[in-house]
Amino acid sequence: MDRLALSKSRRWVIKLGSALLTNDGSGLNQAELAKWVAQMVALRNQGVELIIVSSGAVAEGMQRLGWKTRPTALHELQAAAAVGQMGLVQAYESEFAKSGLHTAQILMTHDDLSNRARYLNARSTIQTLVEHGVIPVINENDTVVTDEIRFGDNDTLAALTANLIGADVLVILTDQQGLYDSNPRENPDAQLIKQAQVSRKDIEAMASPEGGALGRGGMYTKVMAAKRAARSGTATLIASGREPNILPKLYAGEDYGTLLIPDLEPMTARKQWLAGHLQVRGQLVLDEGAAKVVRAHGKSVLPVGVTALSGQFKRGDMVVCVDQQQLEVARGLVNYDWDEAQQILRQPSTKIVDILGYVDDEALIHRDNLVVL
Ligand SMILES: Nc1ncnc2c1ncn2[C@@H]1O[C@H](COP(=O)(O)OP(=O)(O)O)[C@@H](O)[C@H]1O
Ligand SMILES: N[C@@H](CCC(=O)OP(=O)(O)O)C(=O)O
Repeated sequence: MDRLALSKSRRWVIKLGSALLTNDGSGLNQAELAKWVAQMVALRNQGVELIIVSSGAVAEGMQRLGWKTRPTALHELQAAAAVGQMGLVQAYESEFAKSGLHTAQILMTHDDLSNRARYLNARSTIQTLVEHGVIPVINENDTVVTDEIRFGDNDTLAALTANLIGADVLVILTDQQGLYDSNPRENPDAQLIKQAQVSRKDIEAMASPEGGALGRGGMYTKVMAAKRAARSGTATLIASGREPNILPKLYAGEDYGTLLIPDLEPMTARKQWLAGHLQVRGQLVLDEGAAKVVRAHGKSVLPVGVTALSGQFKRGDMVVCVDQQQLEVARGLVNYDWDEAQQILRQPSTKIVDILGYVDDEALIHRDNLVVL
């Protein structure tokens, strides 16, 4: 990935931090937010699929509640987040509505993304929203988690989201031009790193965990997020949201911010990530036709091509697909529990709804969640 390739990328996760959205604490800056939304609409008009990860709930909640300093008690932080989240989603919804676009609120925790079934649920919801032209606006579910709010880690959530939906690019907009070789708040001579391979060891040491008054995690969590995003082949751009028209500039390949380049191509990275990620919980036996198209073209595994199964797997578990000779063809994340899968074996996908009373996906394993050997 180089800067010129950015204008060919299709799926972007854009993360906006508290420091930026709230001008270091003075409540949501709606006028600025309107500008980022306008930029995002411009990207969308060029065919980019957008997923927003937005912080700012605590800061906006503090403003609404008239609190001058960030509380230290967790329940107060959580209360502020709950109040502020209303303002946050209202702001995005009303700004995108000016361009005739809908937004959707998604509140997630890191746990949701390590739980296999919830991972698939989150993934298919976000995919469906994107297919319908809706812009998902994701934040942490601060009511039910405490670690994230304490350590302030929407950078990690953004990276997990990039992994989840296989984003080409993760843009982290913050209040600095990008990653400097030391914290520019402390060192006026700090130099901007324009581009680096994400695996470079020294970039972690450059990034300090000290953020601004409201941002949490500083640059360190951003660099770690870039490393995490790279596992699914996603490139990360860390750039200043204060730079006018920054998103279209980045899309055009202009030289702003820091580009952190993944070491692997997206497909290879994603497959490695899937393969190395999970324990195998069961087996699907494919008929000859299914084994052939899965092997040759990496097609989804449909129930009609599966003759038998074993293992008491659950939706979201990793299962192995073998051919009639018991040779492994592929492995992937299964969309149905084993007892449901048992009922739909050999059946056309159109019958799933009659047999199970609902349909989750027409495939037992979607090709995006499949690693062919
Ligand atoms: N090497 C570095 N380069 C740039 N910024 C750094 C660096 N190390 C620490 N920082 C700090 O990280 C801050 C951005 O992180 P943070 O305040 O958490 O923002 P956000 O709310 O956008 O996540 C910057 O304002 C800066 O003070
Ligand atoms: N989820 C919370 C806190 C997240 C947070 O502070 O993250 P960040 O600004 O990205 O460092 C919020 O919306 O205020």
